[in-house]
Amino acid sequence: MSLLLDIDHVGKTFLQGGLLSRRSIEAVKDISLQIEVERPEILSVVGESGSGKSTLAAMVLGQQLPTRGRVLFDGVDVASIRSRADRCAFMAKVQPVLQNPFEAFNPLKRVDRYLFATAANFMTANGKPTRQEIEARVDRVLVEVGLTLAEVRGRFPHELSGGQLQRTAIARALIPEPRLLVADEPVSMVDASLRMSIVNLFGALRDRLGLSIIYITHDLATAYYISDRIIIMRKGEVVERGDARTVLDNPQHPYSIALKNAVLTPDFA
Ligand SMILES: Nc1ncnc2c1ncn2[C@@H]1O[C@H](COP(=O)(O)OP(=O)(O)OP(=O)(O)O)[C@@H](O)[C@H]1O
Repeated sequence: MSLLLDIDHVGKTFLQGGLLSRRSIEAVKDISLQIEVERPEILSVVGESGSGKSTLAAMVLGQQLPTRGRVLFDGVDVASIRSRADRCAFMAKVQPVLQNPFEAFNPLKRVDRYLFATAANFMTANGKPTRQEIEARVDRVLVEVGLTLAEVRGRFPHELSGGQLQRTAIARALIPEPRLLVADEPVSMVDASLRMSIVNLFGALRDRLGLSIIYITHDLATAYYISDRIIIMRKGEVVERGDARTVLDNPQHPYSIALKNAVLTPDFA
């Protein structure tokens, strides 16, 4: 068994305040978690605000370094990646999907420019790509997310719906052919009626492209529907983990039970 991601006894402590009022916050405490190369999956991370979900995501993305333990991607300690070239290679393989797609794009810039620029940056394996090759790659990733280049070409962010813009952001993340997406609350800013379609897209990307996705959410309904595995976090710790349906159908930890009881959807009634 080879591991795509190996989160090995990871912890993160932040120091806050000035000299006289310094206090430390253990945002993440000793979490271990693995994703296998051979088994692409959607792993949901749920928990109340402040439970450490985003800090865990930031460590997987290499944006924060753990204060304890290690995050290994494809066997390499993310903290050891230093050179610009290694950093770019890592970022190609582990791509973030942000909460608010409107923050991912400058409102004054046409969205296709981002896609073309990203493709030009990453399609360098066989020398400088031609315009046609770039457009073909951009069209391919847009089709992968249910759009086409013709629909997106020349549009500014405000000329697309929130759902279309989030799909475009996901398409952009697919350009470097990543193996892991880290999606932090990716549907919370999307219209409720479109949430399921984005979540379904994650399932399709897992199945078609063999992508693994870490799906951070407050939304137990979509997590129940799409995840293979789930971890429930509270105060920096994993209080429950396992197969998503098993955990959510029959939660064992009092916090997981409370979390489920707080969701008034027919799925969980
Ligand atoms: N850069 C930072 N400096 C200091 N404290 C931080 C920093 N980032 C996060 N924290 C603290 O770490 C704890 C966990 O925060 P984190 O954002 O990871 O939680 P979360 O579960 O993602 O919350 P939310 O769902 O609201 O995004 C919180 O107490 C937060 O205030």
